[in-house]
Amino acid sequence: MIDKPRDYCGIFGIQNHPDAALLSYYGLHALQHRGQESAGIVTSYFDEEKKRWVMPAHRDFGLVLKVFDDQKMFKNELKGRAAIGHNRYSTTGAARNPANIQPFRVHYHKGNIAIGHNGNLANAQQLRNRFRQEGVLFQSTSDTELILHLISHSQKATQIEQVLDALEQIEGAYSLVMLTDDKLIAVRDPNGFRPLALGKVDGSYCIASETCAFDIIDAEYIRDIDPGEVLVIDQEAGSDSEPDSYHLEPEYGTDTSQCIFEYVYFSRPDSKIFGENVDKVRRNLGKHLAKEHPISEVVRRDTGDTKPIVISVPDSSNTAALGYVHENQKLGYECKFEIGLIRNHYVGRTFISPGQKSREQKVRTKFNTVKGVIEGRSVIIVDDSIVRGTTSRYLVNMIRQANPAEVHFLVSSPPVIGPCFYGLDFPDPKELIANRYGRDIDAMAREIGVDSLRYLSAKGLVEAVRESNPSSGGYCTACFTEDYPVPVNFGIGKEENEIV
Ligand SMILES: O=P(O)(O)OC[C@H]1O[C@H](OP(=O)(O)OP(=O)(O)O)[C@H](O)[C@@H]1O
Ligand SMILES: NC(=O)CC[C@H](N)C(=O)O
Ligand code: SF4
Ligand SMILES: [Mg+2]
Repeated sequence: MIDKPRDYCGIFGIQNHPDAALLSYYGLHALQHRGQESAGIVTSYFDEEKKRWVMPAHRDFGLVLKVFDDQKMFKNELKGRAAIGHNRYSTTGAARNPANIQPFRVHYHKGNIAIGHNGNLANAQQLRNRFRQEGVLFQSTSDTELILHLISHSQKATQIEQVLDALEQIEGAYSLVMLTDDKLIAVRDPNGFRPLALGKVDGSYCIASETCAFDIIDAEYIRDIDPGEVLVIDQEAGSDSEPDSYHLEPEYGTDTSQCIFEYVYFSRPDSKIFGENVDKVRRNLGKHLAKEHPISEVVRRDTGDTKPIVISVPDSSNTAALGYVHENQKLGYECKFEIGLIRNHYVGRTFISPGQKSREQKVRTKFNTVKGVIEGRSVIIVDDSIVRGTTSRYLVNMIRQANPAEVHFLVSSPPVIGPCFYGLDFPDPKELIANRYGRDIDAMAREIGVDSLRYLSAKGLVEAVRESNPSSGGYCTACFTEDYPVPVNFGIGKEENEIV
């Protein structure tokens, strides 16, 4: 059982660069927040001694720094001018199964091919059943492997046609980096669920889930990969020619559905995704929160000369809290942004915490209160999301021990009410606090232990995002609204196909 939504995977790719593996390593390091279960890099080059293309890989469980702790491997093992990399948070196929660590690489009749996937295929079960009947022996329990089987089973003549043929048969969410013997291929599904950007470093093209991976290697952001775009970057691209671009049509009746949760919580504020800076959008979420719930309507107690204080839950809600404070000040309501919670940065998002008691320990290990800041004040906590309510309940308990005059909790997104089928591993819907309390906000406030609990409305969320990102793309809001943009034919348990 998981206790909160798991982050998405992070993917990176680079073509025709002398330090392809090393730059992939830096890129993955910047994308660490998107996946912390395992990491891997695959490169491709023509081995003059063996007289054939080879595709070395290095993959293991753990964080990027640990998986690639021996820097010599970038020169000795992961040779070649093209590379792809992946940070995983599992959505289909067990996290503990080493066969599920990406990128996958296989050999088939057109050569070697490797793949890294961020997302989740909505028709994985049907595809798996089809291949099972055809006698395919699966190497992993991941949905991503199915794409490779579709490519190798394709009757099309060229490798690119085979890739396109395979992509036309998959549904759901997929941002992909693929490596063939001599090409890097970047793909974003026709609904554009997950972000994917194109950059350039030293004249070489690179691909990343978020642009923070470009900054770390001093690459220039060129543009996003469009929803439905298949970009084929060969070894000449960038100097003699431009990459070839193909287009996949969305499933009938579906529209662009970029994941709004990326702006709410997942992406780094220093990244640009879906064509706009995350910081700008997140700040605007805080502003809209202030418009819907100005501090004058939140605070109840008179604390004399001392202004109400607004504190964030570091680091993910810092930007939204700042937006909330600035908008209130603009509206003429007195309040102050304060650092009321200190975070220990050595506790990751994945701190394992089975059982209630140790969840409380986890929050205590991660946060501490600055008592002098909180005592006697009206405290407004701004967080980006409440899922199970674990973090908020324990945080409020800790804050109460510092004797505030009152505690209010504001959330810069609506209540999470449904699971995500597009690349994020949510708890069982029954475990979501909004569902446990019949979506009764007052009852949830009592459970969390606050004087009041307020959320940004679903309408306010979409408005805030559209206002700060004027591009025409649509958004998926399904976990907040249960309005699923692409039908999901799942019925597949995450660990259903495991052998042990
Ligand atoms: O209601 P809950 O089930 O507790 O989940 C919600 C919390 O989880 C996330 O933070 P998280 O601690 O996962 O990571 P962060 O440090 O990146 O904010 C989110 O920002 C909320 O604080
Ligand atoms: N979070 C993701 O993007 C997961 C990718 C893929 N479905 C896996 O489970 O490995
Ligand atoms: S259901 Fe939620 S987390 Fe999943 S893609 Fe849609 S908005 Fe994002
Ligand atoms: Mg948080």
